[in-house]
Amino acid sequence: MGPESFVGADFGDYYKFTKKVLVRNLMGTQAVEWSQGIRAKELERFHARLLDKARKKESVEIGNEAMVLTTNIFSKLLIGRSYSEENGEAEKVRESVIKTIGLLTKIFFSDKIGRPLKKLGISLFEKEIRGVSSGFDELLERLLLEHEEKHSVTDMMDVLLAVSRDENAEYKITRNHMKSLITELFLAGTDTAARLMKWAMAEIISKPNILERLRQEMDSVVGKTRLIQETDLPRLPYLQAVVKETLRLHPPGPLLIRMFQEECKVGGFSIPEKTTLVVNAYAIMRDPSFWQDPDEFKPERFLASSSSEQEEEREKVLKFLPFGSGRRGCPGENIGYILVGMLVQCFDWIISGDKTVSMEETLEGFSLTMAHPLICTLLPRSVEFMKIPSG
Ligand code: HEM
Repeated sequence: MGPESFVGADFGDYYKFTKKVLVRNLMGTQAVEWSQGIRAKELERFHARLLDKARKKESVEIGNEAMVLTTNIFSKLLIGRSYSEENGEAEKVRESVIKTIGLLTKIFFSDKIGRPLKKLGISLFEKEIRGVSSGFDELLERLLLEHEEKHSVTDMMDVLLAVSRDENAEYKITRNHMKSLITELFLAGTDTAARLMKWAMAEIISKPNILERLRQEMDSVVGKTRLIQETDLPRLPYLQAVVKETLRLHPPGPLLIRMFQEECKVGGFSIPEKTTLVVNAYAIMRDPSFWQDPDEFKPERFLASSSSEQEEEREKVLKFLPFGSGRRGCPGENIGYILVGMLVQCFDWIISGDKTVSMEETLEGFSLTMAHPLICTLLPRSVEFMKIPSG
């Protein structure tokens, strides 16, 4: 099998099957305790890391720190490694993932001009694809070999190997499928959640009344002697509303992409088979005909809408689309609350430099990101938190 076959390849039905495997094993009810435990442990380690930086009065860039946390969580879940451990193996995966994101974006945007050139025997990114995928392939191959020698199932790679050996599995997954899924999950989970954390903190830091209300909710529900846990979330509606409002205004994935398998009619327009449709979720979530004061950060709008489940469902389908929708919708939508919650609960964030937070945004490929770094110093809020071990 050639490494060129797993970056940007078309796996057809494999996606439907792996999503099932994924939802069942990474986010399904059986796996909730396991994955919650990993997230809780990584959150503690991350808190200890920030505490150390606070003690040393080091300034931090929130986006970079957020990426360390999400990479650690996903490295542990997917390949059983932490960022800082094992000769920086997880960090190598992350670097390869970032290169892959850039490459996939290029491949998508060049599809239209690339196709005619291909007919003439010119492939725009073939060399680049081979370069990125062979380096990454080597690393993933090594990880797969190591996992094959294990006798216990402790991470997602173990689960995929078990499925690949299962004679009765609905779909036969290959080594390349496994590599592709691990890559996709790194792409899907780390960068998006880190971007969300950065945007949320930018909004919260620059709006003291929102920070105050969040703290009141957090202090009364969680208290000051332990870290926030995922089981606290149902009792933290304002935190949920703040995160949702952040996602409405700053969706990390502002464009949703669908390919029509067959010809069909949408809103009176006839769409030919094989058409690629790009839905501008960003514009929908700022559309004044759906949202009052669409450009303002008003978390309360999500408190009012929770009155009926039916209404919430309608809202999701029609106008709140940070996680897409339907069969290809995001299966990891709950991750943001706990991560933002911890940052708010544990530290005061002092902006460096000119003391103002710039909300200027820029598009990096398909991702919406803050145009400027968000650099702060941290002040721990409660001495009780100092007792949490660094593990
Ligand atoms: C705040 C964080 C996140 C945001 C904003 C986000 C956003 C999105 C969006 C917009 C899509 C495309 C959906 C569509 O086309 O309808 C997507 C797909 C996906 N996301 Fe997320 N995501 C986040 C976190 C995660 C996490 C933590 C995971 C992993 C556990 C994950 C796994 C996936 C996967 C596997 C897909 C592809 C689903 C498919 O094609 O069937 N995402 N995400």
